[in-house]
Amino acid sequence: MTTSARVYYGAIINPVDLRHFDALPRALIGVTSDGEIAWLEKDVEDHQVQDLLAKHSWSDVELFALDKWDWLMPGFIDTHTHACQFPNIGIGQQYQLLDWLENVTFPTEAKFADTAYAKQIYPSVLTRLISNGTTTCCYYASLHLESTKILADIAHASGQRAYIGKCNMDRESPPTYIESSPEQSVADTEALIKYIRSLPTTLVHPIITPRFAISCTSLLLHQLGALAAKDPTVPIQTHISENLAEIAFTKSLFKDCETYADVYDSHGLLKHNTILAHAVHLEPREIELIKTRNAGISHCPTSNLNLSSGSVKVGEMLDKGIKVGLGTDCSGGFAASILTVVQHASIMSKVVSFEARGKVNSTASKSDSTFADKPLPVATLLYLATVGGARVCNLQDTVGSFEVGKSFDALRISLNPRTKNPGISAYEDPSGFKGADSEKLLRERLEKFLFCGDDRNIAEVWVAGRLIGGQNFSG
Ligand SMILES: Nc1nc2[nH]cnc2c(=O)[nH]1
Ligand SMILES: [Zn+2]
Repeated sequence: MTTSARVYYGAIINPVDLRHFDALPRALIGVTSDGEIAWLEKDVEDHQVQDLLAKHSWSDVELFALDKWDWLMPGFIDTHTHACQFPNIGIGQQYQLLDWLENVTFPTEAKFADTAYAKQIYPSVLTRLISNGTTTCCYYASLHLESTKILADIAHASGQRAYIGKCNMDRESPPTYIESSPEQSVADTEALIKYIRSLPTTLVHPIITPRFAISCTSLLLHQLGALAAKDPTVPIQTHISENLAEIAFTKSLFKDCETYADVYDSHGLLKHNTILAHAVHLEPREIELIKTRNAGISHCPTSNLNLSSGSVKVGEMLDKGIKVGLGTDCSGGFAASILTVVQHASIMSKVVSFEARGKVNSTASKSDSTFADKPLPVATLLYLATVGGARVCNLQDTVGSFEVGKSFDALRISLNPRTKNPGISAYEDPSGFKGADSEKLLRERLEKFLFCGDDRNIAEVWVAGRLIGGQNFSG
């Protein structure tokens, strides 16, 4: 769907790299009717606006001036969540992973055998994620083909950018929630790929989704690897090395593989377009292998804390140049918002740094240019939530930041006191972003939003230039 071309004038936050983001108090951004960013001008005074529109031959285009409390920023990218687990968010947090799957999660997912249940649940999943500012999302669905097609239909109708996979699981699962054979599992996966590709969209894509090594026979993993080799444009998502009992069980099932990462690699499933959720307890040789294969990590700290899985040494991965993004991992994580994940990623990095302080070989004081064993800076958190996620999804040329030629997948954030969140009286600067310290104010407001903001502050959500959600969305 196209809208008319638009120009936005006001403050913009734009991630640059792991250590920097631009805070531009007075930017002018032109978005084509196809939702592509056509041009971006910085430091534009009010009296220059019309001249710049003329320079771009855009004088007739509708101009939207942002409120002094507002800014635009790229939409959030959730690299890992389970649409079929939203009904059990917030339940069973006394468990660790394997018991939690058995007692809480598998029984919930089994209900999606009924397509009426999928039609009841999935629309609210999309609405909730979009209102939290998630413009791109990687979804696990249940193992059921028909219900997963419904999720794809709903994602398509919502306008969100999405990767959708049905789980592959043919062993170590309850009798009521297991696939009958590897052949059936692969046939349903191929049918889903075909179905999603038949939808009239460039935004919704299929993704091969072996649940995790434990729930897949070697034969099934080989067949999924062959499918990925036959059609290399289809990405892969799975879980890796989340919990110590899970790792021990995996090694007992795949005795020929030295490590968890070897299991996926030896079945042709560890590639540049593989998304690996968690990666909590990776061995150094697994980290090297993941780097060599250029697979991406979905860092899910809310889930890792909630299911007592452990702390992730994200800084080490970033130092090695591994692609890292953020994931809500609902319902292992109890929050559907990437903002909560940002907050927990920050806290977790501080815990990692406390622990490192006590160790002789700590890298904490070695160099300012490394991330290992240090709290993640705000710029890094912003990057992980946007560009980092885009890289994990291999969408870095399309989304994640505002650059000419990329898609306008964007949020309008508002800290207007009208939103009633957060208590920001100290920030009620009547000059908005026009005062002398406007860049500093904008940087402070971003930090305030990342740590205290929620969906009340997300006024508008666009994907490919189309307004699809936010507090001001009535559609
Ligand atoms: N967090 C999480 N880990 C898993 N490992 C296998 N399945 C799951 C799941 O549903 N959630
Ligand atoms: Zn998960």
